[in-house]
Amino acid sequence: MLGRRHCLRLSDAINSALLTQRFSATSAQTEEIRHVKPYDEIPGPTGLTQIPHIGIAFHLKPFTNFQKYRMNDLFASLRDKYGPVFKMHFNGVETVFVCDADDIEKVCKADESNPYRAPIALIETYCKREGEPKGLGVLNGEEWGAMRRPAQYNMLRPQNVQRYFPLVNDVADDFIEKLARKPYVPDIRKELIGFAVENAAYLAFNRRIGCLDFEENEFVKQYSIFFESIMESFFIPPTFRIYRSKFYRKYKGSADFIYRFVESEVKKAKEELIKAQEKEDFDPDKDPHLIYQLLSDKRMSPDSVKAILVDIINAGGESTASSSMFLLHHLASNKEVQNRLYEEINKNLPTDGILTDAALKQMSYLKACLKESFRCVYPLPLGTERTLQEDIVLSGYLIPKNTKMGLCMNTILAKNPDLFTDPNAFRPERWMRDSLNRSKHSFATLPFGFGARSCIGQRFAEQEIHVLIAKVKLLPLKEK
Ligand code: HEM
Repeated sequence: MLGRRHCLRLSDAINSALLTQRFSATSAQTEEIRHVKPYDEIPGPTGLTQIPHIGIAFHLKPFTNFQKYRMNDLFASLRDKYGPVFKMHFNGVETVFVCDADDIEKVCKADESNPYRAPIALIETYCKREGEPKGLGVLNGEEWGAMRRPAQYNMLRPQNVQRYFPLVNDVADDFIEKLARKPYVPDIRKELIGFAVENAAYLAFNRRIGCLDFEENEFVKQYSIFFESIMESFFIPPTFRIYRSKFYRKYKGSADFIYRFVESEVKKAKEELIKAQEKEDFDPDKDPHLIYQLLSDKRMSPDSVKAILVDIINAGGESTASSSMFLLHHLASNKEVQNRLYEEINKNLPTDGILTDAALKQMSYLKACLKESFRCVYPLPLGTERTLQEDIVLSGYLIPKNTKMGLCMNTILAKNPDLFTDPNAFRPERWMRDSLNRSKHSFATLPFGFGARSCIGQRFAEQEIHVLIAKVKLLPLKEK
C-alpha cells in the first residue's frame, strides 16, 4: 500500500506551494514551483539507523564517534553529506532537519500566530497518567495560547523582569561566596545547576529554597533526575507510554516531588493572596511576586499556575546553568576578551562597587559575550522544532503539513563561514553595534527561538547570567 506521502503528486505540490506561500507568480517563482521535488526525494541516512526508536543508537557511540549530548556534530556531518535539508528517524518520528537560514525563516514565519511544537512525550505521558496539568512544553493550539498569553504578560514585560534584579543579585552573591569558601571546585556544572535552580525557584515561588545552603539539596537532586530523564527519553524506545517501566518510575519519583512541591507553594500563595487582598494590601504591579500576579490573573486557574511554575523550574535550570558554564569557559580561554570585559565592568560599576541594574544596562560587551557564547556552543543539544499545519517548500522539496522539522540554526548555522566571518573564533565584537562582522542572516542564530513560541524566560535567563558574570568579575590575565 502506498503511504500518504507517496500519494502526493507534483500538481498537489504546486497547488499547495501556491496556496501556502501566496506566490504572486513572477516568472522566477513559477520556475521554482515547476521544479518542486517530492518529499520522498529528500535525502537522508538509510539502513539500520532508520529503525524507529532504536535506529538512533547506530548513529552514536560505540557504533560511531558521535555522542548523544553533542548531537550538533552528528547533524553537521549529515548536513555535509546530504545537503541543507535531510530526513531521518529521530525520537520515533521521521523528522526533516532544516539547515538553511532562508528555509528556517520561512518555517518560523509560516504559522507565526499559532506555532505547533510536538509535545515532550515523557511529560505528556506523566501528566495524562497521573492527572497533572500540562504546561507550555506539552500544550498546543488554543490551550497553549490560553496559558501563554497571561504568563507572557507577566514574564516578558521588561519592568517585571527588572524588579527581580535585587533578588538575582542576592542569589549571585551567595553563589560566589559559596564558591569562594571552597579550596577548589571539582564540578562547576553541578554548582551552576544549584545556582540556576535557586534562581528559577525564587522566580517561581517568591522565596529562597536553599539550593546553595548545603552540598546536597533534595530539590536540586530531584530536579537533576527529572531533567536528565527528559533528555534521555529522546533516545530510548518509549515503552513508558505503554506501561510504568523502570525508567518511567524513576522519572515519576522526581516529577511527583516537583509537582507536589509546586502544589504546596501555590496553595500557600493563594491563602496569602486572599489575606493581602482582604487587607487591600496587594498591587500586582508593585513588588516582584510572579506567583501572586499569575494567581490574581482571572485567565489563570490554580492548575495552570501550577503547570507554568513547573515549566519555569524545568526549563529554567539546566539551560541557564549550561549557558553560564560555557560562557565562563569561553572567557577563561580568551584572555583579551576577558580583559576587555573586566575593564567594562570596572568602568561601569558605581564607586561603592555595588552592581546596579543601571550599571548592568551599560555593559554592552558583556551582552555581546553571552551572544557569542551561544553561537559557539549552544546549550540545548537538540535545538528546537516546528510542525506546520500547511505544506511548505524548502530548498526545492515539498514538505507536507504535519511533518516534524528540526531547526538547526543554533546547532549548525551558527558555525557557517558564509554567515559568520571566522566562525570558530570567539569574537564578541561581532555582536557590538556597527560591527561589520555581525551575522549576515537574522535567522542564523536564535538562541531563544522565534516568535510567539519563543522562550518565555529569555529576559530572566539573560539577567541571571549577566549579573553572575558581572559579579564574578574575572581578574585580568597577564601575558605569560
Ligand atoms: C539560557 C537559558 C535558556 C535558553 C537558551 C532557552 C531556550 C529556549 C528555547 C530555544 C525554547 C523554544 C523556543 C521555540 O520553540 O521557538 C524555549 C522555550 C521555553 N523556555 Fe527557555 N531557555 C532558557 C531559559 C529559560 C528560563 C530561565 C525559563 C523560565 C524562567 C524558560 C522557560 C521556557 C518555557 C516555559 C518555554 C516554552 C515556551 C512555549 O512553548 O510557549 N527558559 N527556551
